[in-house]
Amino acid sequence: MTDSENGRRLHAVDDALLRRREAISDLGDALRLLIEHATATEAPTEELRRAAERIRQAAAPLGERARGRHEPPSADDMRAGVRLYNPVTGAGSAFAPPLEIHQEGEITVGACTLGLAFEGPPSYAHGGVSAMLLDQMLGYAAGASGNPGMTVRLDTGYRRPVPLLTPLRLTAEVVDVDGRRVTVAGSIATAAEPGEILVAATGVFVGLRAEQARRLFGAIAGRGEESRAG
Ligand SMILES: CCCCCCCCCCCC(=O)SCCNC(=O)CCNC(=O)[C@H](O)C(C)(C)COP(=O)(O)OP(=O)(O)OC[C@H]1O[C@@H](n2cnc3c(N)ncnc32)[C@H](O)[C@@H]1OP(=O)(O)O
Repeated sequence: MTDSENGRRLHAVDDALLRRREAISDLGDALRLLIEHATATEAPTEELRRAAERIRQAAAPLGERARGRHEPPSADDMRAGVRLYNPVTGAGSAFAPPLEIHQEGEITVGACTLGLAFEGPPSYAHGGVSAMLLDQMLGYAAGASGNPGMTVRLDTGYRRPVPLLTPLRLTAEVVDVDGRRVTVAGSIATAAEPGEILVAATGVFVGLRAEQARRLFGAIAGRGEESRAG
């Protein structure tokens, strides 16, 4: 194969991967819409039965070619941190808000709006959902600082309830690195009042030793994700 033929082939692979990722995000959007409507609906009972039947029919072909537990999604890129089905940030995940995270200098910043599907106390977020968002934020901050690890402790203080259907702002920052152990602090506030902390968390993350990474992730280690968690 000539260089230009090889180049065209690589481009075609990239295009196919890009199209697959777009399709996965599109399906994720549709599923999240479905979940939100299914949670909020007061449609007639017969409409619920018809919808359930149509949804089962739509799901069947997706299940025909499914991956197993140790097989990463073909559209993911573990090395680049592309995890399309991450339950917090994944564009393809039916129940990810999804939380969007980026780095601003030393600070990790996240944004999302929680729909009715995340309700705990009426009109507010479930406490476990807040902890899940913060675990992801703190884990991301640890990784972004060059110290990826797994959560060994997550202390969560709930100061005020987190409102649903309200843009949220989350932050996280590494406060201590001690060998394999990284301590990260973070919080949830509304985007409108970022100074008023609703939930605050401190997490401890531990970097894996090589043999631990092999033991836990050995089945996918060949795909280059030995030391990352999440
Ligand atoms: C851009 C990137 C995007 C990347 C974005 C990624 C985001 C991911 C966010 C989600 C992350 C997750 O949910 S991870 C999933 C939830 N977590 C887990 O399932 C972890 C389960 N735990 C384990 O498997 C294990 O604890 C290990 C393998 C992590 C560590 O085992 P170990 O190596 O035997 O640990 P051990 O020697 O006891 O402890 C190591 C050190 O940590 C300390 N340590 C241990 N436990 C604790 C604790 N609860 N609180 C404080 N400190 C502790 C010990 O004192 C010790 O310190 P010293 O004596 O050395 O000083």
